[in-house]
Amino acid sequence: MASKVPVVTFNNGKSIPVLGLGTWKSKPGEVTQAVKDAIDIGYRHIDCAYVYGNEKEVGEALTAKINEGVVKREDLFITSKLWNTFHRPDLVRDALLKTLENLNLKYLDLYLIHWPQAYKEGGDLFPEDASGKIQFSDVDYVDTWKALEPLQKEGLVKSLGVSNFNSKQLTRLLESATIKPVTNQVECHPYLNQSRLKAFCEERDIVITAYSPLGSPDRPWAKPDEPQLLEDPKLKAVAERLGKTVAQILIRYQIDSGNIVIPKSVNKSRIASNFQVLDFKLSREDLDLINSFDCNGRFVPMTASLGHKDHPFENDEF
Ligand SMILES: NC(=O)C1=CN([C@@H]2O[C@H](COP(=O)(O)OP(=O)(O)OC[C@H]3O[C@@H](n4cnc5c(N)ncnc54)[C@H](OP(=O)(O)O)[C@@H]3O)[C@@H](O)[C@H]2O)C=CC1
Ligand SMILES: CC(=O)C(C)=O
Repeated sequence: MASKVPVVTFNNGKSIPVLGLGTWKSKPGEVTQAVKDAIDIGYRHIDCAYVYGNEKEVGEALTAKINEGVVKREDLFITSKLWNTFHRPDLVRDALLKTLENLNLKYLDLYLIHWPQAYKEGGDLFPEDASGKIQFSDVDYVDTWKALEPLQKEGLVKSLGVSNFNSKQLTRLLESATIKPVTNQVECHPYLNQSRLKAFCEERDIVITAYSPLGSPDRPWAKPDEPQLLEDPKLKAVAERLGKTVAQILIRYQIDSGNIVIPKSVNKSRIASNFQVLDFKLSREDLDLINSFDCNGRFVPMTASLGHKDHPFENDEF
């Protein structure tokens, strides 16, 4: 019998399992099995996005496990994200409907604006000009949010949130939102612990969801000489002392910091070992030690959007 994952309660009273499965880079041919394995192991929270190009295959796994009677829809927590080319208000509803169709679901538990910056609408997901530069759109994320709010009222999503928003962007959004975002999903791990953004969000009752919690070693732009979080000798020492893997320490670090965490794996034994984090806690001393490894080290800098007026990491401190 799988252990039950603790939940965090959002500012709207709904709850989310603190540990979920990431699906970025999970190939369509692998992700169905990975999600089925994860559900068998006890995961109930799956993090998806339209831009990952594998929602249909994630949906096949969800449908199979619901049809087998392993889980009910209401026991699952499914997140997806609105891509940058669909920010224009008239495109938002159809983008959500497409994601629901892909996942074979009637509603999402959580829908996020994936990035604050909008891209040119209507064509490629990464629309490039002749020189290979991404073509931007100036749609304001506040207008995108206003188009999302009625979709929650319609019952197509249970909660709304954002991803990759900095503190200034959240402030602007909160000034006109009638529905408050429940989470800000951002990169978070010991090299980028997001302490200031986290404090800012906490004050506003917005929970952080930590993406790339293992340092995203399979990110497409990784270079061999870049630091590898999973190989960090200081983290290895903590893991050895506590009789855990480095990945388990990194996942528990997020949970004990009060964050939601969504490690990705397509490997059954790693999906299982990443779930074996519910029977221990890190001490205050170990959390402080791991927090001291922060070096503003970002693995997902979104360089393709540099120069965009709404690039979240370019002009503002946090
Ligand atoms: N909102 C956003 O903009 C973003 C959201 N995300 C979300 O966050 C999720 C997680 O982040 P992601 O960038 O994928 O990276 P992670 O930090 O989760 O790392 C994933 C990598 O770690 C490997 N791995 C998994 N478990 C272990 C383990 N126990 N030991 C050793 N290696 C392991 C995986 O390989 P293998 O699969 O072979 O096990 C894969 O190569 C994404 O999949 C996505 O859902 C991520 C980036 C941006
Ligand atoms: C992985 C992801 O969500 C990106 C790069 O937007």
